[in-house]
Amino acid sequence: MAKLMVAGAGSWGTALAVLMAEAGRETVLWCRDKERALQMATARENARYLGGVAFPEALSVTSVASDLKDAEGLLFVVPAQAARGWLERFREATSGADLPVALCCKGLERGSMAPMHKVLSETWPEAKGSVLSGPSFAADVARGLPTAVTLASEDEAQRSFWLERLSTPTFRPYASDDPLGAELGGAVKNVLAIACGIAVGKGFGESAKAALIARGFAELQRFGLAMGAKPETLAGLSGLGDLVLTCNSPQSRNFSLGMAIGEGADPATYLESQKSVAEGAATAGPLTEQARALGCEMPISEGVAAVIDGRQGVDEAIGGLMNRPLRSEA
Ligand SMILES: NC(=O)c1ccc[n+]([C@@H]2O[C@H](COP(=O)([O-])OP(=O)(O)OC[C@H]3O[C@@H](n4cnc5c(N)ncnc54)[C@H](O)[C@@H]3O)[C@@H](O)[C@H]2O)c1
Ligand SMILES: O=P(O)(O)OC[C@H](O)CO
Repeated sequence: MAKLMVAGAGSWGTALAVLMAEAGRETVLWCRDKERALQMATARENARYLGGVAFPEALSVTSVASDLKDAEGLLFVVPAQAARGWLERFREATSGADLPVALCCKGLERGSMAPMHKVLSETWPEAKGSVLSGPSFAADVARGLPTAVTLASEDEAQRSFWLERLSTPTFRPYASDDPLGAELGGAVKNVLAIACGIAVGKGFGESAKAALIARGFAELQRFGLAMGAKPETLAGLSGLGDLVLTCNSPQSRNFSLGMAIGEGADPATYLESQKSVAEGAATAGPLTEQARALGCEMPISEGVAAVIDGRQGVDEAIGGLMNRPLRSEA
């Protein structure tokens, strides 16, 4: 098998690169910063984002985008708001090759409101896009803990390509033909995890969190179906599965952001202080904008967007949710 490139040396890109290399696949981890790439290559670990996880022999590091020319596939793990520019760079570096690209980032683009596979088709139309999503904390995957995810593509050949390469004794991808549904689940759950974190930070208890997960899932389904996703995808690993994981653990950066806000932190100040990305913060705006355009009610996500953008305080947003007109649960 030829080598794979993993683009994006944050915690998830590094965990995926380690997973692939551990399984004996020749893997190159691309980092945008030359200095950091050199540090990782020397230290044989990514101390900044995934400290304590040793790089297997089959893992090399580069900061040169054109090294992608020698790879048979790309796992793209750059944060959603930076995806467009880097996808353009990789297309240029490969002269528009028809390469398999698995999108691993979870977010909607601000401005265009586009999911990542749309951004890929606009920036690199020749690429063969797939989506890798589902409940998976980088630290768990890097430690070899059992994980199951969704690998989605409309193209059977692409599903086979990635299933064959991604599956390891501890990492189990399930195939789906619904990349849109797989992507939307991952993007929306990040926003809902912020709401759950806020509830926990406010000390509201487990009942409130369960209510937010269930009503949040109703929002996720409503939005996904309005966008054209399949119901079974939304109820699967990349939808409900990832929602449950992310809404229940301070290991989640989105949940932790919510907790900090619930405890009184200013969202913008907290976000500036973090080296890691909490995608839900940037996705809340485009998500609710798109939902409004579709006539789709998403009150929890609307509340999160208003708090993140500073249009509402936490108590005002919570009051708004609790005082909505009584309605049927459906
Ligand atoms: N960490 C996880 O457990 C996990 C799991 C599944 C999916 N994801 C998704 O993977 C994506 C990447 O997240 P992560 O957790 O690896 O990141 P991270 O928070 O661990 O690190 C952020 C990374 O983004 C890079 N970055 C920041 N701004 C950038 C820019 N303008 N251009 C290019 N790179 C930039 C940083 O250098 C760093 O490598 C996100 O969409 C996230 O939702 C993460
Ligand atoms: O840390 P978070 O909130 O970005 O969540 C990480 C993964 O998406 C969980 O599946």
